[in-house]
Amino acid sequence: MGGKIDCYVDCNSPYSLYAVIYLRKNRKALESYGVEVEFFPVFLGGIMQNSGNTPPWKLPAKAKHGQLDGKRAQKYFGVELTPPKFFPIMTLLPLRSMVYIKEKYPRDQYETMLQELWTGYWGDHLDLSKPDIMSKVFARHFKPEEVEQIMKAGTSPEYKQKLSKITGRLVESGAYGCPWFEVTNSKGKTEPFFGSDRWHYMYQFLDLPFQDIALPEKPQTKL
Ligand SMILES: N[C@@H](CCC(=O)N[C@@H](CS)C(=O)NCC(=O)O)C(=O)O
Repeated sequence: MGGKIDCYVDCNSPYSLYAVIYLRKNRKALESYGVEVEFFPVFLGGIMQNSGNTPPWKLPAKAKHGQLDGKRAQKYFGVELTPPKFFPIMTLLPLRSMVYIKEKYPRDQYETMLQELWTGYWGDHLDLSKPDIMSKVFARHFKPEEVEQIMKAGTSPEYKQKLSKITGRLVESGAYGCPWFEVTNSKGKTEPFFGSDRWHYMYQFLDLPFQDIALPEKPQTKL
C-alpha cells in the first residue's frame, strides 16, 4: 500500500470544494495506509480553454441537470452554496495568492484558507477577483503585513508564472475539468481521475480495503 492523491481545484468549481472537504475528512484514514494528500490551485478557465472543453453551465441541458445534481452533492457533502449573481469570476488573483500561501505557510493554514475561498465567494457572495475584497477575506486569517505580502505575490509575475505552469502541465496531461486528480499507487503508477464522485475508483487503483456503499435490506417486521 501507500501512494499519493494530488487534487487540483479552482474556487469557481463547487465540486472542487467537495473534493477538498472529502479528502481532508478522510486524510487520517488515507495516511494510515501511507497515502498522502496534496491540494493544488489550478486555473479552470485555462483548463477549459486549452483542452477545448466548455463550462457545463453553458450547455442548457447540463445547466438544468447541474441544478439538480448540485443540490444532491451539497446534501451529500453537508454544505449549502448558492451561486452569486456575478458567477463566474476571474479566479486568477485568489489562485495565484494561494500558490504563494501554499509555499509559505503550514499545510493546515493553507488548506483552511483554501476552503475559505468558497466560503467567501459562494457563502458570503464576495467577488474575490477584486483586490480590495480579496484582501479583506485574507485579513480574516492573516495579519495586515502578511495580507500585504500575499496580495503582492498574487499580482506578481512570479506567481502568475507558477499558476500558469501548474495549469499548463495539467492540460498537457489530459485534464478537462475540476476537481482533477493525479493518483499514484504503491507501484509508482499514476492515473488521472475527474470529479468528487470517483473515490471508489481511486481506492481500487490504490488497492485500499475500502467499504463500498452498503444498502442494508429493510428489516422485515412480523405482524
Ligand atoms: N461528476 C463530477 C462533476 C464535476 C464537475 O461538473 N466539474 C465542473 C466544474 S464545477 C467541470 O469542470 N466540468 C467539466 C466537464 O464536465 O466536462 C463531480 O461530482 O465532481
